[in-house]
Amino acid sequence: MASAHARTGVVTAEAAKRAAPDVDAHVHVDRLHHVFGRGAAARTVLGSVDFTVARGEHVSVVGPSGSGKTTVLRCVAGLLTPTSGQVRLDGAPVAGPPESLAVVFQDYSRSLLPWLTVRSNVALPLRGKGIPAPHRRERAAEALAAVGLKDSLHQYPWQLSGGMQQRVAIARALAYRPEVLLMDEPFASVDAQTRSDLEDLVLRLKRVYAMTVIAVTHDIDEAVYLSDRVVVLSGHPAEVVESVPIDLGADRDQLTTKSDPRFARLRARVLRAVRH
Ligand SMILES: Nc1ncnc2c1ncn2[C@@H]1O[C@H](COP(=O)(O)OP(=O)(O)OP(=O)(O)O)[C@@H](O)[C@H]1O
Repeated sequence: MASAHARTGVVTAEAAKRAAPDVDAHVHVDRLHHVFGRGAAARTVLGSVDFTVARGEHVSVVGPSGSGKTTVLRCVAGLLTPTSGQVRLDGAPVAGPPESLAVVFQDYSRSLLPWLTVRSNVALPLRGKGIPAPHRRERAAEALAAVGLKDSLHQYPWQLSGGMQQRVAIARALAYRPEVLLMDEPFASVDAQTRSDLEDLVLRLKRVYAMTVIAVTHDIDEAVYLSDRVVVLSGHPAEVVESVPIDLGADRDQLTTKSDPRFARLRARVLRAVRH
């Protein structure tokens, strides 16, 4: 059957975009549609969520509570198969947890093993990569130094503060050397001061490790402060209502950046889109 634009001879910009995959995209979230449950209990959470993330870009996904942000992230991580649509990584469909991807979750206390030292916790996922033990220990120590925990290698997670435990979780992801780092509300369980320290840590690490980052957050200030772009999801069923480029440059700091009038304008724009 001929398509509408073939019949009319007119190719709309939208149709052209859909027909030609974004070759520059590192991650392509392509028309994700997801329904939880069946029959009378079926609930469409994702309508059609579409966005791309370039290599090395930091994109935050924001939206009303329950809009489906974590659901999108789980699809990107290969932990959930969408009802339709797909996620592509470097053009290849994601059909399970990709090796080049690591996730930092909000609940560090549940993701660290209390009976292993900090270094062993960080080194553990590297076993699956077939890296020999001495190299695993070396990589773990290096990642822990990068997050400011070089003196805590031999401690246990329960001997550390919440902020330090979350640094361990970040170090574990870094030691894995992922090409794509996913973060789901990674700083939601820590106090405000620790949160801003961790935000600055992520900014520093972004420069050193040059990863592609997709982060889900409720905190619009944090999304604007950390990101190159903020993707705003609507409420049910979720769609992308706006994709806001954050042109604040690479050098950012809590005081100067957050008091910059451009920061206030971007924050207001994202907030308006969330409340839309
Ligand atoms: N496994 C599941 N089975 C059924 N419904 C689910 C499941 N996981 C999530 N949901 C529902 O899907 C909707 C979106 O959930 P999701 O956690 O993706 O939203 P969110 O935007 O991340 O939420 P929040 O901002 O509150 O963290 C919610 O209504 C939730 O109850």
